[in-house]
Parts: sequence; C-alpha cells; structure tokens
Amino acid sequence: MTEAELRQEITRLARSLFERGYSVGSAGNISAAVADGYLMTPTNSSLGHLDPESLSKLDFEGKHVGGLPPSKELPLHLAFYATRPQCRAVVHLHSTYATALSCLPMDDEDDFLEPITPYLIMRVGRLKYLPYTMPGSPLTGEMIRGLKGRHAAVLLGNHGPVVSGPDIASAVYAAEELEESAKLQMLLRGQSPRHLSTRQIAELRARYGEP
Ligand SMILES: O=C(O)[C@@H](O)C(=O)COP(=O)(O)O
Ligand SMILES: [Zn+2]
Repeated sequence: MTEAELRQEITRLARSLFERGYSVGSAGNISAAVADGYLMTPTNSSLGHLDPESLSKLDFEGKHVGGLPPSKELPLHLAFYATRPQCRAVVHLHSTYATALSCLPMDDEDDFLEPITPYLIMRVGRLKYLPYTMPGSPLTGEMIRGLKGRHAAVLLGNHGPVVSGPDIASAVYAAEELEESAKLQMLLRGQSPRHLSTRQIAELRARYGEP
C-alpha cells in the first residue's frame, strides 16, 4: 500500500469505528507504519472526521515532520513499534465495554478477558492490564516497553484498550473483537459462563499462532 493509500485507509477505518460508536468525540487515536516513519491521528481530532492530508507524520524517532501535531499518546504507540517487530499499526479506543471492564477488579492481570470464544484467542490474544496513568504520560509507554513485546493488546486501567497489529485493518478488527469480547464478559457477569478449556486454547494457538 502506498502512503497515499494508507492515509485513505486510516481515514476510512477511523470513520467506520466512529460511526459504529467505538469512539465518540475526539477520543481515541490510531497510527500506522510507513516506509520512512509513522502516520498518526492528530491530537484532539475526531476519528469520524479525519483529513487524510492532515494526518501527523513522524520519523522513526517520533519527531513530528509533517501534518498536524500528533496524538498525545505517541509514546505509547512508539512503545509497541519498538517492542513488536511485527507491529505496523496501533489503535487506541475508549470503547464502552472494554473501558467499563478497565474500571473493575481483575482476576488475572496478564490475561484480563475470560477465554469464552475462539476469535478472542485468535485476534487479540492475552490482554494485559496496565494500572492507570495520566493520558499522554510517558509512563504508559515505559510500561508497554517493559512488556518486551509479549502482548499485542493492553487495557489501560480506568481509560481504555490499545491494540496493535501487522496492518491497519487487522489492528482495527482486533480492537472490535476486543470490544465485543468485553461486552460478552459484561453480559455474562455473575453467570459462571463455560470457558474454553486449556486444551482448546492451546489448539487455537497451535493453529493460528498468538497475535
Ligand atoms: O484519553 C486521552 O486523553 C487520549 O488517550 C485520547 O484518547 C485522545 O487523545 P489525543 O489522541 O491526543 O486526542
Ligand atoms: Zn484515551
């Protein structure tokens, strides 16, 4: 995909997320790798109304080299690119159910979502919970670097999900799957749902790998 095509694709997928309620107002941000750096949604922009030409452009060190000023979450996005060689796109949302879960106590902070359906295992993998930090804090990036690339997705405490992927469409689809899984988990709260077994999960990981 050329950079011009990727600019269009980010704009199209961001609008689609916005129109289906995965983000509201100017919440959330998206970035994707290009040949000479990264494209990123500008700070305070609505995912529903991006201008492909105004997307922020960063070099590989994160220096702003074009477009509007980037999202304040640049350090967090850079941390994924630095620690996961396969990562080519990052999506952060305040999607309702995942954000609701991020405010609740957890059983397993290394694998936050209950393994109830296969697509979660295949697309999102183990969701790592990270304690609350101020939005835009470099601490968030430091915590993600500390994971050393072990998780494709994290849940920022009292804030929302961040998902990485090998391309922009995969990252967006994984963010949607995470939100649906969070919704199911909320719907099933207190009902002791059947979980996929360790063997079923291992089978999925053997067949599809870990995101
Ligand atoms: O929650 C926040 O403030 C940020 O994480 C966010 O979602 C939007 O920030 P910008 O991308 O800087 O607009
Ligand atoms: Zn946010």
